[in-house]
Amino acid sequence: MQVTIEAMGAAGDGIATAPDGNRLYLPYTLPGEAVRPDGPIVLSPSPERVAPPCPHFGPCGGCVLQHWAIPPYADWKRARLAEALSRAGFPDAPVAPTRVTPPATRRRADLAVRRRPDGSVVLGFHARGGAAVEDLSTCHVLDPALVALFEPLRTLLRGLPAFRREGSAVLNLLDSGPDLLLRLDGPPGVADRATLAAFAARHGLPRIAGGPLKGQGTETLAQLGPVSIAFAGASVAPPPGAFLQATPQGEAAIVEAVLDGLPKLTGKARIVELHAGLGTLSFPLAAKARVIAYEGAPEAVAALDAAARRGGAKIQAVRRDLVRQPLSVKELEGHAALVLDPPFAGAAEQIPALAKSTLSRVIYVSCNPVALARDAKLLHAAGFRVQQATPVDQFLWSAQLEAVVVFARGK
Ligand SMILES: C[S@@+](CC[C@H](N)C(=O)[O-])C[C@H]1O[C@@H](n2cnc3c(N)ncnc32)[C@H](O)[C@@H]1O
Repeated sequence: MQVTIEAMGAAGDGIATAPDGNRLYLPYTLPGEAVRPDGPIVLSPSPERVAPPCPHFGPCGGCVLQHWAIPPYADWKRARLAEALSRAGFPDAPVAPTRVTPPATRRRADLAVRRRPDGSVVLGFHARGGAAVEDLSTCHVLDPALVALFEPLRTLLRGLPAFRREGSAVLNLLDSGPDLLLRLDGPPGVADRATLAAFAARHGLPRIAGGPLKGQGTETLAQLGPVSIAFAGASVAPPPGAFLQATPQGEAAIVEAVLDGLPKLTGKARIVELHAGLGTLSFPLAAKARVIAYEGAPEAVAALDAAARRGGAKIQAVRRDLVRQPLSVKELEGHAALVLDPPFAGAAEQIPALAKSTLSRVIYVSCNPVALARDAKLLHAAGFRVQQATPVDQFLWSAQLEAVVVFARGK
């Protein structure tokens, strides 16, 4: 049987129609290619096909689209944002070209680690759709400073009693150096701590934290110096494993699109920000207006609050679970703009009050086009238009799509 790839699906697979009418989703194929679905085997390669740069492409689930040239790949991401907004009622939304992140810049990695029966260690990303872990020798998306830790981490874990069979190593590349959070299946003892302190000293890690493989909570296991990352010049001390925008370039593109989306602000203007995290957006926003920043994770709020106080930034950081207790219409009133950057699930609980309020500017930072389309539909019904939409490709060669969408209503 031979089929032709008609389009790319949301997970990055080529879509074709089988002779019996069934839809086929075929990985590692491209639009226009004639394909034998078993395999799949590409019979006529697309002119857009390129040689994947990474030897792990295929078995590693981290990337699914390394075989596609960047310009059509970036256009596909842009078209997906346009489609999501069209589904929400904005068929003519102005969608900017995709801001693509360069290779070797990702500063955050959640690596799976496994111990083989012979004691050696597998470290890498999960295989696509499976529990297996691809043992990585290199990675073309991660910052080289993190890739350089792969082999030392394997050696470390091999001799670490707290690591029995499985765990994860969360690496955040901060301004102060790599920050490591080990989630392991055994309790760390005195010997583990001494080993970790020596590792931190040898490889320039100011801090190593630990936590249970399943469940919350972390504890510092070795600390050799302060940890810090700067947002708009403000130095924040992130908790272990904290959320960071995936790349500095992605962060810069998001910040730029958010600031560009602000209305003209008067001297007394106030901005309300939801899902503020460590303050990636709060600090740049605070250079423009007074900011009230809501965030659910207590450690993030504490880090944001401490940095704002230290630097005298005009930010009031408030801990709040915005799913259980979304802001009321009354709380939303009186702000020149609302900026929200929800997790993958979107902001379904918050949108009704937002729609009912008199807010005239909503800047939505999204990491999930499906949730964005659902939330944007309610904003459309409430009289908002899309002033600008910017796709941001922070997860190079993946099917993920981030975006900043500026909604406005009134004059
Ligand atoms: C995509 S991150 C954005 C963080 C920040 N804006 C940034 O750019 O770094 C989403 C944030 O939403 C927070 N969050 C998740 N669920 C939440 C909830 N129910 N209530 C409040 N905040 C929540 C997370 O802790 C995280 O900081």
